[in-house]
Amino acid sequence: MNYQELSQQIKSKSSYLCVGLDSDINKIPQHLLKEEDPIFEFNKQIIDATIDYAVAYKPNIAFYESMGVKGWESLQKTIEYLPDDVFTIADAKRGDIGNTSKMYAKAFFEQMNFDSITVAPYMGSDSVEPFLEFEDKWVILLALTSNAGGKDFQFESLNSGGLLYQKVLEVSQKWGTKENMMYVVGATRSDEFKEIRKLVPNHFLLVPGVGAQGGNLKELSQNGLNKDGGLLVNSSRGIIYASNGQDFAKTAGIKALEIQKDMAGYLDQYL
Ligand SMILES: O=C(O)c1cc(=O)[nH]c(=O)n1[C@@H]1O[C@H](COP(=O)(O)O)[C@@H](O)[C@H]1O
Repeated sequence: MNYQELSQQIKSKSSYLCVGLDSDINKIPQHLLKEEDPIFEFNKQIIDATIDYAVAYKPNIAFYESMGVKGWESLQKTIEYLPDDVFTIADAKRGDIGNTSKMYAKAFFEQMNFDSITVAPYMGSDSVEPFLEFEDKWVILLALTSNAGGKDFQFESLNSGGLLYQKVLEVSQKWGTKENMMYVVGATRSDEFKEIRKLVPNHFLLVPGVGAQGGNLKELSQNGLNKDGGLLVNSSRGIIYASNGQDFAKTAGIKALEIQKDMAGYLDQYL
């Protein structure tokens, strides 16, 4: 999916919600365990219940890798099940020497046909560029993460001026464009959104950390939205585990609708 299509989806669904498929065999409802592929069945029902309110889906690859071959099969079926008009994110946080990054890119863009992949910036330009060589595919580069330990390095003041995460934003803009690169900015960092929008006014931001991590949707929307939308806000546990009974999918749908309604209001105000 390209930039214009994504922006159009946000406008037509009045939503910039990304549903995180962090699907954990130990957390999904018990009654699904009798299914041949419980994780796929769980994802399928979550997708069906939330598809009208979400523009993106983000399976976190760790949850699938942790189950070995069976997990990869559930992931493959999930990506094939998702319709073309939603944006798909492989949350894999990859990045290695160029020769190896190219193989990660093939895995997620060719074998699995994801629209995008999360990538760590730490190894620099030649570790990221192989992902940018695929048409209509995106890199989502970690800029300022939501976790407490994000402060260990990302807020470091540099002798050359500014903070380390700001340098990541500045330098990496030379590697890609707003058409093929987004940035991860944690929802728990809403104080920084104004500063970030000065550095990257036009790039999409993937914003995880509302729901279970307590990020403030209103604040980050006020400071993060731009004329094309410019945000994908992810919630995983807050939606997919809102109930673990027979009604889990319906309850996930209700949670997603609640968030989408708030988003529709912010889009009206700020677009
Ligand atoms: O890249 C990410 O998506 C990510 C970056 C970050 O800074 N913080 C963060 O929570 N994430 C991911 O976003 C999801 C958040 O899940 P919940 O806290 O359950 O909504 C998880 O899959 C995390 O791995």
